[in-house]
Amino acid sequence: MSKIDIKNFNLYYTNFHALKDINMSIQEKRITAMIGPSGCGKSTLLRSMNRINDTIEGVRTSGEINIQGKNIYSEKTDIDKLRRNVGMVFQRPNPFPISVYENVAFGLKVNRIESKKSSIDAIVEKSLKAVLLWDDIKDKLKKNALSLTLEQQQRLCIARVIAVRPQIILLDEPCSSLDPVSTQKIEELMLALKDKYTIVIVTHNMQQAARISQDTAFMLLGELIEFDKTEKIFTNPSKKETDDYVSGKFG
Ligand SMILES: Nc1ncnc2c1ncn2[C@@H]1O[C@H](COP(=O)(O)OP(=O)(O)OP(=O)(O)O)[C@@H](O)[C@H]1O
Repeated sequence: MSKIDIKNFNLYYTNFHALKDINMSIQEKRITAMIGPSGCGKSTLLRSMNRINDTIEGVRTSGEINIQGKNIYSEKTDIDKLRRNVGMVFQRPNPFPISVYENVAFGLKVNRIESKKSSIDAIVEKSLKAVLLWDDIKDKLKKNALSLTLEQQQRLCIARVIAVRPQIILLDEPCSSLDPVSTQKIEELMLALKDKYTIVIVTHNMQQAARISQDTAFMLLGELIEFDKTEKIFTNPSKKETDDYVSGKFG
């Protein structure tokens, strides 16, 4: 089933046309990878899916991004609610410089989702278990999150997103600051989360897209060139530009 329907979507940074008439349907409970050379608009499109781009001066959009049938660019959209439902994880782990526990509890308190200590405790535990961090840090919940390893910090950032019960998780190059062993572990985590969440990931790493995603979008110069099953994109793409990119002729 389609979870995110993008229709004739355009985005301008002042006069620069960064996304050109994008149309795509992202499927539920699958991992969709967005690939393409630097500057092609991958992050811009990802960030459009929870309207984080709104915070940048000079950004204008046209067209629609529908999530569960509702256009998130409609004036009626409750932005806080949208960002809870469509969580985001960034390139560099960015936990708050407070305790591990408070990082996960933060969104619950700020959004007044839970106020009872026992309920918050239960969600913190469940979220840390979901990212396979609980066993390692259950005795360190009061430690400052910045004392964790980078991989643990990135897991914590994913737990922080999960705690507020999103349906969609956007990841922008989530492994780019991690070593290969940590990268593999985070990839395994993404695969484990796919059964519950719709995941969209921007990656520079084509092997990563091939390993973990079921669908892949190839972008070039602000356009969506091809969007199909990952296997098709990497073995038998329809467009020459895709073939040239995945076979390493440019990029
Ligand atoms: N805040 C901004 N203001 C003006 N132009 C921007 C801004 N952010 C991005 N751009 C431009 O929009 C285009 C798309 O950028 P974007 O970061 O989405 O590409 P990308 O494919 O994610 O690239 P990378 O892989 O290098 O992160 C680029 O030409 C970039 O220079």
